[in-house]
Amino acid sequence: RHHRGRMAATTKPSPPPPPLPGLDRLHGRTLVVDVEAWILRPPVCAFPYFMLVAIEAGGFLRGLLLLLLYPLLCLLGDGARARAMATVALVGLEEKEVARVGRAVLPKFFLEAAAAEGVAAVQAAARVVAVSATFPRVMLDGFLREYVGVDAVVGPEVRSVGGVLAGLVDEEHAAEMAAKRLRVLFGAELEAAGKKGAVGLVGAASSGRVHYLFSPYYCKETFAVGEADTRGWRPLPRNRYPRPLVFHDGRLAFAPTPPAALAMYTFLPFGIALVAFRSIAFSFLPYRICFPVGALTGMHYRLVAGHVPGGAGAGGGRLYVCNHRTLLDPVFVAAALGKPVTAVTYSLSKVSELLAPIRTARLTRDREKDRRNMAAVLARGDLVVCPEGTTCREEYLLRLSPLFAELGVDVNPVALDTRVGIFYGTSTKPGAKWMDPFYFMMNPRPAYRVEFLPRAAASRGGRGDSIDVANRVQRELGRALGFELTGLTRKDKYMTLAGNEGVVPPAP
Ligand SMILES: O=P(O)(O)OC[C@H](O)CO
Repeated sequence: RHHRGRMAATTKPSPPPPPLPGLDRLHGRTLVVDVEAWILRPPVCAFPYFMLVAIEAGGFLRGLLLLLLYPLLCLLGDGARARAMATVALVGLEEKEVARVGRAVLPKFFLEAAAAEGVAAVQAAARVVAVSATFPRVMLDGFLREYVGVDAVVGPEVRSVGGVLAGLVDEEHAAEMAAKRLRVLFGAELEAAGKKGAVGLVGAASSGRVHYLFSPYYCKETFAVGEADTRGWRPLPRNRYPRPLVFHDGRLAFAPTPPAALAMYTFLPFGIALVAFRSIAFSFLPYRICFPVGALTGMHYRLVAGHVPGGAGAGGGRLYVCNHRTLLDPVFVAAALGKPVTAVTYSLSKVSELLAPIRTARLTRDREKDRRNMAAVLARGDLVVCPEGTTCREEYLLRLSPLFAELGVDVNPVALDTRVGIFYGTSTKPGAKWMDPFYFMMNPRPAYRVEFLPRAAASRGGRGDSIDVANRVQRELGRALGFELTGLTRKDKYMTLAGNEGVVPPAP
């Protein structure tokens, strides 16, 4: 049986069309689903994803090459164009770096392009094999398996020689490789499911060349959607992501479609001049001047100063505890206070340490030693601590390490929020961290919002009480920012994005 999509566009605006087929029909079934027709909202433009891999795994020059070749690639048919883009974007890169980009960078962009209807179908089925004709498996695997929950991904395969990607394998060979992998994953179950009737979800446009997994041998029922059927499909809302997107990595904060990528490359030289100017202004001008100067260059800075504490802390400086958005957090807190502060840091690059316009004190991750160091700094002046222990880009708060609550002084929570349009100013790659503040300042209109919250009492002593204080401060920050609280830590972030625990070797 072959069902034609029954979601033809209607002239009435609502209600949204029901998913196809009825979800109850998919319960307990094996699904073979076409990624470009069902999971991503058609029409799918493949260029931004190849561009992201080219830039994030290869660098800006490789991205530029892909962009310059794009007009020529447009002369090719869809399939040949995708293969050519994959070749330009991937060949010569380390396989494990491309896989990291697939896990840490691309899921955000694929999720933003996902169709609520297609993802609901995937979630309803018992077992799902996702098939892509466009994106190499190495690019899709992280997104589909970890964020959508499919069991296996089948797509163009890239040959790897000594860990370096050497080119796409031909389709026949890729099909053999896929069959072998599916056998390892499912044994004979997939074929058995086929006999009972796996369900195939394909695109009507792909009817000319359908992957063998959609053949009647595997799929006894096939549903095909065309453009008219999917016209009313909705983007997947963030609160319905099958797994929340708390962490992601990569420099680009926008989807680099051809015009957007062209705009970015045109802006780059101006961006570099902007960074130089802003860095000099922030390093040498007094706080009360550098912000107006920053504003003239497009920086947006908002201070909600309702609870800025006056005077000095009892017997020393004040303790400011903020959530962590970028490395520049303590600088913006210092600017808001209009006086110097010391920031405790961990995994700060040597370059950032050297250029920091405020004093920094390294954490060693030896609890007792760090507590003593922080107390010593606090005795001399104001101290800024970001107890999440790592930056978070999205609207979530990580668990606060309670060490700050053991210093015996009241806590001044500071809620920070940032916005960037082109570049993210954070990274998990050790070699890239020194560039973080520069990328933040390279945005044409970067924004910081600093809000001082009411003071919280110090811990009365004991580990249990300091954990209570840390949790209370996290709740206050979450309430002020509208961010969701989590129990996630630096280790969780680094395990997700970089495959390590985020521990840095002690500096000499
Ligand atoms: O580089 P991150 O995001 O792990 O953040 C590290 C902090 O800035 C430590 O001070």
